[in-house]
Formats: sequence, structure tokens, C-alpha cells
Amino acid sequence: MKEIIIATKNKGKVKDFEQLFKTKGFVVKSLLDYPEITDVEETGETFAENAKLKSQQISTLFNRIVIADDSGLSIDALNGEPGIYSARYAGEEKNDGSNIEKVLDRLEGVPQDKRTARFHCALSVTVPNQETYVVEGTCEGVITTKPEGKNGFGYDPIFYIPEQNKTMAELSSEEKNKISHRANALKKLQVTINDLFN
Ligand SMILES: O=P(O)(O)OP(=O)(O)OP(=O)(O)OC[C@H]1O[C@@H](n2cnc3c(O)ncnc32)[C@H](O)[C@@H]1O
Ligand SMILES: [Mg+2]
Repeated sequence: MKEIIIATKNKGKVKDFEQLFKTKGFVVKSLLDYPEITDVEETGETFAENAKLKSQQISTLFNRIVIADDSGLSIDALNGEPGIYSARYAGEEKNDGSNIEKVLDRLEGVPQDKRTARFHCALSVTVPNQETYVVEGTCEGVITTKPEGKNGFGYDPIFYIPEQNKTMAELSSEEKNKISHRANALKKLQVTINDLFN
């Protein structure tokens, strides 16, 4: 099995990528396997810029092909917040429950038809000292008035997908990885990854 390094310390993302890459014959390693590596500072202004920062810095460190993911939730009624600040929306501790609570507070009283939102995922793959490829994927949804479902991570429990009639957290991992922003971005990267690893 080929090994691929994902420049993330987010357990929820690692689980998604393990599921996504398992069917493609890859073993996924992440920065959770290298706790000594310090976080890459996300100084970009877009998901794509932050993903590039992460893949380029970690690829140089390992001298290996590295994929990074920068992702988040953009809510129309909040002018696109939390956006690139999704992880730390409620504070530096990056607590999913507190982030959800802050979103629901900010959307208090906003009617159902005005709670549209989308998940964004930018994936960046860097070949050491060579090129970096960036792709993006989104998934449209509606923010619920209370969390529903135990699967997934982050904002999944409040992200309702009308076509599925479920929140992202009510989907199984397999179902999520068919329709998510991460899966939609990875589909655009598949040919490049096959070329790079064969
Ligand atoms: O930078 P890394 O180490 O990858 O970890 P991170 O959690 O800081 O990653 P981001 O900066 O990309 O922030 C992503 C945040 O967006 C949210 N998010 C991203 N993908 C999600 C998903 O599939 N379901 C729910 N929330 C998601 C969640 O709050 C994440 O913490
Ligand atoms: Mg981050």
C-alpha cells in the first residue's frame, strides 16, 4: 500500500481521509503521527492560500508529497462567517461544541429560509521543491436550530442537507464521503494523485 501524508492535526479530517483513501490503496499518515511538529501558521486570506501554506511547509520538512486541507463553514446570514476562522470561531481552544453554540446564538431568530450555508474545502498537494496543485470543493446546506446526529465532527451536527433529509452528523462516514466538500474537492485531485504516485 502506498503511504500519503496529510498535513493536518484534525482527528475528524484524518478519519474522513482514511475512509476516502482506503478504497484507493493508500495508507494515510497525518501530523497526529508526528506530534513534535508545530502547527503551520495560517496567515492566508483564503482556504486555498492556507492549504498551500500547510502543504508546502510540511512537504519541505518531510521531502515527500504532502496533501493539506483548509476548510470551513460559510453562513450567508453571517456574511460568510466563520469562513477561514471556523476552527477558532469561539476561541483558541478550537472546541466544536462552543463553535456550534456561537453559530446558533448568532442565528437566533433567523428564519429557516435565511439559514443557507456551505462547507468549503481547499486541498493542496505539493511535490517537494516542485509544483503545488490546489482544488476546491463545496457542499450546500442549511443551519439547523439545534444539533442533530453523533457522527462526523466540527459543525456537522448543525449542517442540514435537504437532498439527504439529514444533518451531516446523521450521515454515515460512507454517505458523508460521497457528498461532502472534502469528497468533492478530492474528486478533482484524483487524476493528479494517480499520476504523482504511479
Ligand atoms: O489546520 P488543520 O490541522 O487541518 O486543522 P484545523 O481544524 O485547524 O483545520 P482548518 O483550519 O481547516 O479549520 C477547519 C474547521 O472547519 C470546520 N470543518 C471543516 N471540515 C468540516 C467537516 O467536514 N465537518 C464539520 N466541520 C468541518 C471544523 O470546525 C474545523 O475545525
Ligand atoms: Mg487550521
